[in-house]
Amino acid sequence: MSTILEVQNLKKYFSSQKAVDDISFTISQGSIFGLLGPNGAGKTTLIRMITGIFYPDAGNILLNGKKFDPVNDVINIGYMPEERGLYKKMKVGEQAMYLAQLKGMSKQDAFANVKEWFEKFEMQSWWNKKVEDLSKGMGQKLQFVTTVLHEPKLVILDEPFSGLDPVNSNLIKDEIFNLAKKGTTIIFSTHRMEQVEEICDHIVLVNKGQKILDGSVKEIKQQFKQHIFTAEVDRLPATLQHPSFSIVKQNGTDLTLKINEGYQSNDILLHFINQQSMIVAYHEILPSLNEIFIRLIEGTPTARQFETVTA
Ligand SMILES: Nc1ncnc2c1ncn2[C@@H]1O[C@H](COP(=O)(O)OP(=O)(O)OP(=O)(O)O)[C@@H](O)[C@H]1O
Repeated sequence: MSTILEVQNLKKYFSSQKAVDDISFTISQGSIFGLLGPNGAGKTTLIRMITGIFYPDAGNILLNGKKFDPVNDVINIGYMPEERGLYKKMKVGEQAMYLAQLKGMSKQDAFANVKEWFEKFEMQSWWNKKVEDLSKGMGQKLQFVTTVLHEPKLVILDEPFSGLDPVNSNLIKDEIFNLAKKGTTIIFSTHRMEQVEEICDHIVLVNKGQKILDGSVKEIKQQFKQHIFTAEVDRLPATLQHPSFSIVKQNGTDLTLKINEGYQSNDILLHFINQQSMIVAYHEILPSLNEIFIRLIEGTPTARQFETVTA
């Protein structure tokens, strides 16, 4: 896969606050890339540099291998900020038409695309409503549509699901997958780790302005796995003592086991089989991104904030 965006040693300081402190990463074309981190980590500042709103203090941004040009390249980018970026007094239809044309579409193409998206999202009846009369979730849907209307190659979504109910979250999620399938690259920024697990191919985790993880969700989970398995058996073996494992938790015939050093998962299975215990289910438990994040920053106030969220 070719690289669409390359961020090299980016820095942005606000007086002594190191909002982004020497961050580098690359994003493949057509991928769904997760930019993750707690509140204040530096995600918005990074995005503002990628969208040309802030100039970096140091470092480079390459779009399709060329130095990012904030004036001309902005047409290739669709940015949905976390805060509402719409004109409150304008009518919904007018607003969508205006923004599509501002991003270089002809009136005719803009109308065709607005119509298609409004039908897809069941928004036709909103055309003459004022933006200020929309609910938070309706505004969020409109904002998503106006971000993707002009068919940008790179779509940047900052907390796109905030304020959406499960049905509308799924609607947007499906469209994110559809856009990626058609070759659009998506940057998805959030502090909600669980949302990323099912959506993103690749993630970068930032904390206090620095990158602390970079890789595919699968690779990262493998890297941090703790060799924990769950086993469900029809009958417990005569002895649960075996050098290959330790019991982490037991609830009747449902067991959580940790493989001991020097052993493999099959050694546990063999013990159960030798003891005439029928195995009903057996699978590995991989850590969630939230757990990995907490492990990486253990003991800090940020870790405690995330422990509360997961509790
Ligand atoms: N314009 C600014 N002036 C001064 N400090 C700023 C400015 N913008 C951001 N910061 C600081 O830079 C740090 C990173 O902020 P940023 O908004 O990038 O975080 P974030 O990861 O997007 O957080 P959140 O999830 O809360 O939106 C914070 O400490 C913030 O206070």
